[in-house]
Order: sequence, then C-alpha cells, then structure tokens
Amino acid sequence: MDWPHLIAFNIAILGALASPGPAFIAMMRTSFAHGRHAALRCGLGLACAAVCWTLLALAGLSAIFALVPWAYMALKLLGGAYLLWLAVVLWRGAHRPIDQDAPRGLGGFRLGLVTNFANPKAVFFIAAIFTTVFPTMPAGAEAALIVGNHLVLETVWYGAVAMILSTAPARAFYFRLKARIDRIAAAVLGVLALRVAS
Ligand SMILES: NC(=[NH2+])NCCC[C@H](N)C(=O)O
Repeated sequence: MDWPHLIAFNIAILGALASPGPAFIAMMRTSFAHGRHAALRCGLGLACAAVCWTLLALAGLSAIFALVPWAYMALKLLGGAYLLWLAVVLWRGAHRPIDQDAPRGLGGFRLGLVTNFANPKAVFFIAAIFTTVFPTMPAGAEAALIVGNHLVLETVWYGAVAMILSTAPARAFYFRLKARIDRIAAAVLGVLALRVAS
C-alpha cells in the first residue's frame, strides 16, 4: 500500500459519508430532536459500526462476496428491505410531534451503532472500496493504519455534523418543517431501497 492508496481510501469514505442515507438521517433527526450530546453519541455509534465493516473487509468479507455472489445478492435484498422499512416508518410518523425526550445513557450510541450495522450503504461501500482502491489486501501494520485512519475520519465528520445540526437555528428550522423534512427523508430512503435491491 502506498500513500496515494490511503488518500484514495479517504476520498472514497468522505464521498460515502456525504451521500444521503440512513446514517445521515439518524444524525439529522437525533441532532434536531435531542440536541448535541445525543447527536455526538449517535455519531460515535455510527463511526464504530462503520469501522467494524472495515475490519470485516480486511478480514476477508470482500473476498467472500467475490467468491459467493449469491451471498452478496441476499445481503443486498435484505439491505433494500431494511431501507424500505425505515422509509415507511419515517413517512407514517412524519405528521406526529417530535418526541423530545433525549435517549438516555447509551441510547444515542446504540441508535448509531445499529443504524450503520444494518446500513447496506456502509457494507457495500466498504466492500467496493477495498476491492477497487487497494492493489492487494492490506495486512499487519498497514491494516492497523487504515482502521485507525478510518475511525478518526468518521469521528471528526460525525462530530462536525452533530455540532452544526444541533445549533438552535437548525433545530428551529426542523421543528417548523418536520412533516415535510421527514417525508423528503423517507422518499430518499425509498429510492435508495430500490437502488440497493436492484
Ligand atoms: N462510511 C460510512 N459511514 N458509510 C455509511 C454512511 C453512508 C451514508 N452517508 C448514509 O447516510 O447512510
């Protein structure tokens, strides 16, 4: 592995982080509804789960996908179904007032962790990144560097997102337009579900 590979990895991850999906929606809703602390915990959960996928990719997940195409397809269908379910729940709850009770203790963290464990975008992005960015599968110290680098990148990104989205104007904006914002988010998830499953 050379530096250009690591730089390409970081650019690909930043692209994944910035794209709309369930992780971003979880951050948005937690920041708006429950404020900064819960959002920071949610971001940490998202980051930890994403890094677990990187660990699995390093341990051979991408190779398994290449060898067993139906496993890839089955996961894709499950992932699509998960996104569709999220979209329906979000759409149906759009008109309800915000539940402002902040999740207690590990609540926000758990939401982030579960969201990115189940997030097909997290799984397939990582699998694709590893099969395209690195000429050979990194191991040993190189693998440790990639994992540490990924954790820092995700934590800084989600930390910044939590700080920005939990500001008073951002929250006031959401409180005013909740029904519409939730429906737009649900529609985005619905489209993603069809794309992931197709
Ligand atoms: N590297 C990642 N954390 N990928 C998962 C996030 C993908 C996408 N931003 C989402 O909101 O679902």
